[in-house]
Amino acid sequence: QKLKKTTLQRYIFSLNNDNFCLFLFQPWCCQFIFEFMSLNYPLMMNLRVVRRLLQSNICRHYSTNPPRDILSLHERGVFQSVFPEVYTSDLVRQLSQSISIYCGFDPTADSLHIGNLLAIVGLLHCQRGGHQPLCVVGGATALIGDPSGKTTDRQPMSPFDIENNTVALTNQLNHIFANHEEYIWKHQHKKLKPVKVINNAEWYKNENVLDFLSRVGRSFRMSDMLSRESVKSRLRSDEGMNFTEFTYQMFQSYDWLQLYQRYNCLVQIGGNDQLGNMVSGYELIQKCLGKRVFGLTVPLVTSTSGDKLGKTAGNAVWLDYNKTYPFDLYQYFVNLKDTDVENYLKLFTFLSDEEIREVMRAHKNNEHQRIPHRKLADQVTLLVHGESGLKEAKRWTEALFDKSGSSLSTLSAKEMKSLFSNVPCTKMIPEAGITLLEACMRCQCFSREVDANRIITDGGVYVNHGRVSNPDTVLLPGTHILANNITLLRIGKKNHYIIEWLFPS
Ligand SMILES: Nc1ncnc2c1ncn2[C@@H]1O[C@H](COP(=O)(O)OP(=O)(O)OP(=O)(O)O)[C@@H](O)[C@H]1O
Ligand SMILES: N[C@@H](Cc1ccc(O)cc1)C(=O)O
Repeated sequence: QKLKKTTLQRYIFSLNNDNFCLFLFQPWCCQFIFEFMSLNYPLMMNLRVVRRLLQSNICRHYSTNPPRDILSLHERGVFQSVFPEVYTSDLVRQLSQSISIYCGFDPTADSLHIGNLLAIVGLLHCQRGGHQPLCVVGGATALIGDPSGKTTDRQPMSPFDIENNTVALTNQLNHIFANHEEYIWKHQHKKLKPVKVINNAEWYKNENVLDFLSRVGRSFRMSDMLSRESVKSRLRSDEGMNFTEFTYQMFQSYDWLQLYQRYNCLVQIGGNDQLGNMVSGYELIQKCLGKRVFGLTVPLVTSTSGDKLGKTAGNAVWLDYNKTYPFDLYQYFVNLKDTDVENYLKLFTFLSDEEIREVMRAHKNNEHQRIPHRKLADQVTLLVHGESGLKEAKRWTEALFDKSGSSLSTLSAKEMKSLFSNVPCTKMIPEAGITLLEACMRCQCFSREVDANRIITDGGVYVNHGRVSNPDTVLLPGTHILANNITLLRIGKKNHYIIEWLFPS
């Protein structure tokens, strides 16, 4: 009744078992309905109809016609809190149009890690919802050092390192957004708003310190700054806090002010540890422009021991190819505890709730196949390293676990050495008639020949995953020496050795 009749198409659907009629509206009307739904208005549908609608064509149509209600991702656990919470309905209203949303990353290392990835996924959800994603790489703020979550002063970084790290992070962020668009979003015809990666040094490089303090510093009250948890906890500690880090919140706040003025950026996303900095930014923008902005936090990803996954804790799983190979990233997720996998699927992938329920059901019937774990590993590896990275991760996985050993020869010698990067590698000139026993002794798999003889005979030695129990077996190209000129020896369950055969070229 609230909609103009002229906007209705001529179809009327009556749904089974419900005393409701559902009209197929023009796309903009669908948007209208969804806005109502996100505001929790009952509108003219009961929940069963809404649920059906969500699975129907209308919803599919709507999902390609953003803006979408990204706050519903709270139920999935992607967003943990909204600041200021009392104005959530204002935020809902703002999100019904396309707005700019940002997240910042300080280049304090030459790579992002999977803790950061959750904030990036949050931003990608916003992009999918039709909003403009902005990534700030903190070329300036890395010089100051964010005290949030740190118990001691940060080591100052050289401008040279920050510059290099800024380039690396910028490339990584662009790649992840490109991978998402190409490999994950691909089927949904709508073009996404391209991400903008901005270095915050841009607005500080010509700034004069006296001018900055006189213009911006006055808007910060000492009592507010001292009330931030990042400051309070440090002031309580023996170590205390240096003045430079104390001012960090001022710089992050000023970034937001700049982004507000340049891009009308109304929302900042960050890990839960960023809430204090977001509150400072909110207050600065209120004071300077009289406008209301919003902070959205993602939960902190922790290790099994409960520490925040990241650089500081030294337990980072990196997104850079050379720091954590796609294979290792893939394996990290494949080996996740059963109790974590459903939650991680919700946090790190864009699979629908129904798809997640489906893989979890499949897992119940067939636990050792690790179906949800592999689905999760696939999706994250695809996002971070694209299709080629995922293919490589799967090839390496097969090479490692395929008992026939044939997959090992699909790897190049370089890949083989990377896969077994902590494994001793011995280079050998091939000699006609060299036996398994001799090869084992040259690789120093055993210190005494009698032990080697006994363990091989007892079946404890494997060549390219296959058991060989005769010490006098002659190692032959094609059979024991792979096409990549490598032989993989395994003693017992875990001890690997690589032989790289140096054939004359
Ligand atoms: N484990 C994590 N879980 C969720 N978000 C995280 C995690 N680690 C970092 N983030 C978020 O990623 C964004 C960028 O963080 P940043 O680049 O400073 O990484 P960091 O690992 O927190 O660094 P550091 O360990 O040096 O403090 C922030 O919003 C931060 O809250
Ligand atoms: N302070 C954030 C990074 C950041 C940098 C600049 C910003 O404007 C926003 C966020 C962190 O250390 O995690």
